[in-house]
Amino acid sequence: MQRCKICNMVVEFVNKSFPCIKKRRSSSSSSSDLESIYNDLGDQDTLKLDDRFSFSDDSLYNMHRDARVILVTEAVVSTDLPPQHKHRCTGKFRSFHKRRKRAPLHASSAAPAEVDTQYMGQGQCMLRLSLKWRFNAFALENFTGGRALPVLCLHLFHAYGLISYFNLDTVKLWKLFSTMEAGYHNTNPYHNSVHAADVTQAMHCFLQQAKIMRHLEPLEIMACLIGAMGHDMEHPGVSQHFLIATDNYLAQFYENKSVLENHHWRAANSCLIESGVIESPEHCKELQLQIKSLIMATDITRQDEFLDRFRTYLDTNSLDMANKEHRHLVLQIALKCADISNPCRPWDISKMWSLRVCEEFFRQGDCERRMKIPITSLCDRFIVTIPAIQAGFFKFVAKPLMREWHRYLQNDLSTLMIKNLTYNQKQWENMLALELSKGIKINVTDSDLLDDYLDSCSDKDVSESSELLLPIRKTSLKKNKPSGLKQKLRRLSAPLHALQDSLFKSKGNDRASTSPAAHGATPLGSLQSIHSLLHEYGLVKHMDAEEKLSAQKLLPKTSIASLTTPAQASRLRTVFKNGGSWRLVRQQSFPPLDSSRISSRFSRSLCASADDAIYAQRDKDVLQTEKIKRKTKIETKEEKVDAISNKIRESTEIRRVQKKDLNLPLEKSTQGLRRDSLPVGTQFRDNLSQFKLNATDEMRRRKSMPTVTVPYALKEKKIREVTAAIPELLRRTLSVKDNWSRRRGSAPAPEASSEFRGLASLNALRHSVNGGCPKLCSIITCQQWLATATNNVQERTFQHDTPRRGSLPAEVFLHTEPKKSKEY
Ligand SMILES: Nc1ncnc2c1ncn2[C@@H]1O[C@@H]2COP(=O)(O)O[C@H]2[C@H]1O
Ligand SMILES: [Zn+2]
Repeated sequence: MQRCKICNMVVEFVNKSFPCIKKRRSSSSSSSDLESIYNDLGDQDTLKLDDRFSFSDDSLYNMHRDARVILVTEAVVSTDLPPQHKHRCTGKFRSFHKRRKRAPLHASSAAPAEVDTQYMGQGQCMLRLSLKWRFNAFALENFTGGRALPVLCLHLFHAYGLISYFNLDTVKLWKLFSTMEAGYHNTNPYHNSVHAADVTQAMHCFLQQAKIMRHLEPLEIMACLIGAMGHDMEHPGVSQHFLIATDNYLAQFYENKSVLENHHWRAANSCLIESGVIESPEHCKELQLQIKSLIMATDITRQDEFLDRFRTYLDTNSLDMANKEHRHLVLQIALKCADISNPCRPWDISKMWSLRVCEEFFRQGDCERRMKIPITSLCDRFIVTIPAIQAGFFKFVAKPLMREWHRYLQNDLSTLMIKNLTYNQKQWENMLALELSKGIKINVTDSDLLDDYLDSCSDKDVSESSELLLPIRKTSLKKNKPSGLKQKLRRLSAPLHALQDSLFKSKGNDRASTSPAAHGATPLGSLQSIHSLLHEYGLVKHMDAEEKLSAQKLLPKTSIASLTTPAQASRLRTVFKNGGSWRLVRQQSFPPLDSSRISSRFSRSLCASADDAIYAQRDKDVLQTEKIKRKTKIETKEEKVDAISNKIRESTEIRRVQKKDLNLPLEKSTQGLRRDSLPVGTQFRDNLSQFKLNATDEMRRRKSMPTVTVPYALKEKKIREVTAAIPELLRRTLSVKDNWSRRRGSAPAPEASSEFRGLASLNALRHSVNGGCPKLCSIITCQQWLATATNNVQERTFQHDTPRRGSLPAEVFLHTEPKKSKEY
């Protein structure tokens, strides 16, 4: 395959400058090796492209042109520089990902990736593979130096012709992608920017299907790509259930409905507006609407609702792609499929995702345990096993959706997806069966993945598969280990984020200490945990199990929210919903509360809701004043900055006076404090303080204020009523569906609570459930599975006071299959 000019230049440059790199790389993969490997993959998963959007070398070349525009604009380097300046470029020719502000997700800074980040050949090669279903987002992340998401998106935007069609400014576009990428917490094992890249690529594959592509308008394509990119922005790494249980301000703000999705949409939308990439107001409005609707559809708890609608169209054969509404439903379903497409990827890639999502669940469980709140059943690493979670998720959530998607697409791609899904499901079920029959817990780690891989294809080139995502460490982890390839790969068995966090921590790096992951994690309840592995290698100090959780420790690494300066906030505040009284402001979504905060729910609620509620309750006068202020633009930047700092000073003064008047404790001066050490929301509130000069408003939003204002008291009460009713509602729903019969056996054990038995039916609990008969249990829908699986074990135990027995025969877990459905 022909290389474009830039690739040639880079290759030549690298070969000349770093012959050693070339040599080193030749043992693993050079660009052309990699290319040929992937070209040899066969057509089975090659997607049919519409001529309009066929991806050629030209498009790659053009993409480089776009990238070059960025480089030039950012004054990094220009290949068009006159010869006398060329020497400056030597060794400095950087691809745009060199400008990154964040570390790659899957590479430790202590042991940088083998792949030289100055070398774009492999990254380009990976981009070509973005057409293939066997796409590996981890590998792209690695090859692009941790910039998989923006690099992929720029590539796709260009390849679809969106840049020229909408006459988009490439620099603004890059800024948009970078900001969105920065909106993902890379401390999350699963909900990070690599997941966003993976979903975007899956969405791209779906869009490419002739059945869909030929009907799409450019705006819809753009909405799909941006929607996929931003669909999990600012994900806190915990579930909605957790946010509700901990009275998080987001849950209150969105009244416990699609809390995360609302937040993702809001974050994505604010990036879109802030970037100013879409200049036409009409396009912008339409795009926003579509993106919102797409992201909202990814709420997994609404899956059955969407599936029913889609199924009805399929059953009646009435889906008309010329109809905009029908088309939009198809795109919503497509994004939903892309979002949970990891079970349909090839086993080695799929398993990586499964491990990561489970690790994220378990970290939430760890957090709940430390906070002494009921542990969500799916998240308790000491009770539930990875194969159990996966078997349940594949069967009750992924398969029903993918089955309908296959019914709709009925082509090579959907056939391949179902084939992979069925295979992967079988793997997890086999592991689960083994666990149940042997009464052991199988430890599934990345090292198993590598072993599997090596056993199955020991003579293949290692560059072909998922270990590409694992940079080879330069630090020697342990002496006296077997040498050779297997040993080389086995060293990579610990997920890198864990290692990274730990390394950061051991170095006293503040960023690590702010990671929820690093502090929420406790050793796996398995034979060999990530932590014990690291421990074994002497890379981590033992983490004190009783280490106290604090909000500060739980703060994620600096996010876009905390980067927001007052000046940026003033730009953000111009975002209105329907031109009305709502404002979109990017803000911190994490951390969850620590136990001390839980005990003082009120103060948190007040503090949390105040920021948000103030928008809804902002009185018209204040809004009007602000509108006028915006109209009378401040002439120069300096004046603007001065004005803002004056306002901040004024408002601080007012706060002090008010507090004095009310005999409230005065705030400690935050001067000189690190930004991220401020209490949650402080920064955000400070950023906004400039808008709240009105004394009444100001009083409302003080975190230490008692609930004196009527609107808050009412809102508070309502929210608490709703929240209090949730467990009861769940219990009722579940008990209605409860069709279990009495337990077998002779011991007069009390009957297990219905929820408990529901959970047992998922094969989730081991050796501890009393009562229940497997025969009649069948969890059929995604919703039921989720409802059961996300219920709280402790809560139920307390409520029903059900003694647990450890002697239940294993077959209690083998529930009857729901009606056998057609396998693909
Ligand atoms: N392999 C998996 N196993 C269990 N849960 C999953 C898996 N893949 C996706 N999910 C869940 O499905 C959800 C889909 O939406 P999110 O990406 O927000 O979060 C995802 C996870 O909570
Ligand atoms: Zn997602």
